[in-house]
Amino acid sequence: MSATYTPVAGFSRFNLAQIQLRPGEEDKTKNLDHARDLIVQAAAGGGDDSRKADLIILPEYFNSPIANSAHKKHAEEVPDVPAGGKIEKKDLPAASPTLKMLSDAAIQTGIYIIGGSIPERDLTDDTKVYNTMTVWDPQGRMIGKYRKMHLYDVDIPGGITMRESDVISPGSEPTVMKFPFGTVAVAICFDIRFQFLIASLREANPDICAYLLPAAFNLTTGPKAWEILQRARAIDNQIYVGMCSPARKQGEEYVAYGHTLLCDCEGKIISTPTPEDEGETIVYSTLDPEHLSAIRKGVPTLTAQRRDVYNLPSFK
Ligand SMILES: NC(=O)CC(=O)C(=O)O
Repeated sequence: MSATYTPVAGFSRFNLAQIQLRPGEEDKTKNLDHARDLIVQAAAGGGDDSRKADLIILPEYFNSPIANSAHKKHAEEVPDVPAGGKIEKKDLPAASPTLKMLSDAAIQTGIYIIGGSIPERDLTDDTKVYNTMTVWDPQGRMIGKYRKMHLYDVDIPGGITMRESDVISPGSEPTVMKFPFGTVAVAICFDIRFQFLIASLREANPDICAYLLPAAFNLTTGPKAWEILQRARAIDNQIYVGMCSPARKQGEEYVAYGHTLLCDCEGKIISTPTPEDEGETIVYSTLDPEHLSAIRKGVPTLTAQRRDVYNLPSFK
């Protein structure tokens, strides 16, 4: 007997390319030229049916070093995108080379791009910098912006100590992107650890099919939590989940874990580099609406919830 599927609104099969790019260096022009080359390469192929990618994602802080000491120097102006609106290429700030590169690359490849994250300069308060994602359509228009909401302030005995908030200010706008092939929630790195963020987005937007995050875990937390967090968020919310890391490079101030992956809506890892492949690589996946609908139908956890007895504050 063939299964009947309740389609997830607006979700059609699409191919994702996650670029596990080498970490940014001080020479921003070099970083941007290299990222653009990899975007062009990623656009050319991938997915299990060899169609070209429909969506590309880059890692956290891809245009500069992942170091508190570097963020202010490399911060660029990033305009706000009006709700449901777009910023045309001609209206992008002239002094923001990363935005120009992403816009050009989107036009050149004809593909949607989640432009990792970059340090953003606050125009009204020059003491403030944000960790900011931009999103691009194939016409080179900026269609989305998200500022990392949860900052990475940790002191792990025997492991890493870091205070991202010494330099970065937090954002406060959860963000969902409506692409022609599906609705995708976006966030950055540490945000993955906060289930209420994605759960509340999913509650308000039942058509979310995926949760995608530029990220850069480290050698303390990566082995413990990188994979399990993505699989947990996928199972909890019945969505595809993927984080895109910089490649691992020893000797950096912050050594990224690598291991970019995508897992499906039942927590199964469907694409990842080989275990030894922590270097620069492109990870391709295909996201399948029939599979997602079948999982939601087979194990209907979201409709079976007992919100009437949990005594939780409302998400609304
Ligand atoms: N770097 C981060 O923002 C998060 C991280 O490394 C972790 O959660 O672990």
